[in-house]
Amino acid sequence: MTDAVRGFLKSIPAMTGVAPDIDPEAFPDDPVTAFLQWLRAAVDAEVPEPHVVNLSTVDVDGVPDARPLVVKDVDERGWAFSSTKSSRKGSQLTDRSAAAMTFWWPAQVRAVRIRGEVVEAARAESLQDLSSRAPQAQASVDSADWTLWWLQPDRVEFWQGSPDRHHHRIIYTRDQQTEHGQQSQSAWTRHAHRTEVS
Ligand SMILES: Cc1cc2nc3c(=O)[nH]c(=O)nc-3n(C[C@H](O)[C@H](O)[C@H](O)COP(=O)(O)O)c2cc1C
Repeated sequence: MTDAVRGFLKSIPAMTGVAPDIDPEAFPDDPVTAFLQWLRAAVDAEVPEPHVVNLSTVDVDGVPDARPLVVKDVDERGWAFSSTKSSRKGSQLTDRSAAAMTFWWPAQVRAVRIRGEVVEAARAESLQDLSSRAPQAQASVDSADWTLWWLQPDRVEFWQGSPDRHHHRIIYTRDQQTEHGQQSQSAWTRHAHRTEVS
């Protein structure tokens, strides 16, 4: 890298937003509720397109790939997104179901990071998603190819930047409980810490 490019990059401000005060102990017990609270706050703070996320996948050789897309639904099943199954992401997900999502909401110095396994939604749900697209967007795809997927989270991290650079990290990890060999309702463990100066 040249000095000029390094200097140019250094001249561009980062983390310029206004970080809201947070109480990590007051976070809800599950990450979906926490996410929906932060999403609502992002919309209220006029963060542009806060439902656009970077989706990372892995190809058959273990090489990562990533692209932005729109999140279509969020509930106790996880985070839903849609595309064509014949796309690169579609074939990567067929080969390797592991994926990650990263949101970045600059106005509030907030990021959310999610990882887990991706499962395909029921056909009816994919078709319902397709029918919600603009007519032109519907016409451009083969309905049999259009697919809704759910990213089922194992780990969700809420990152809140702080002006003193001791940033907050609130991390939810899923407890896998098994009873008599069967997976029961899973619960979440939450822990919070502040980073060293970074
Ligand atoms: C703001 C934004 C939203 C997007 N939303 C979607 C989407 O919901 N679904 C989709 O398939 N591609 C969406 N794209 C295009 C993807 O970024 C990507 O180019 C495309 O899906 C092909 O990715 P792939 O080759 O990895 O499969 C969006 C792009 C941008 C910039």
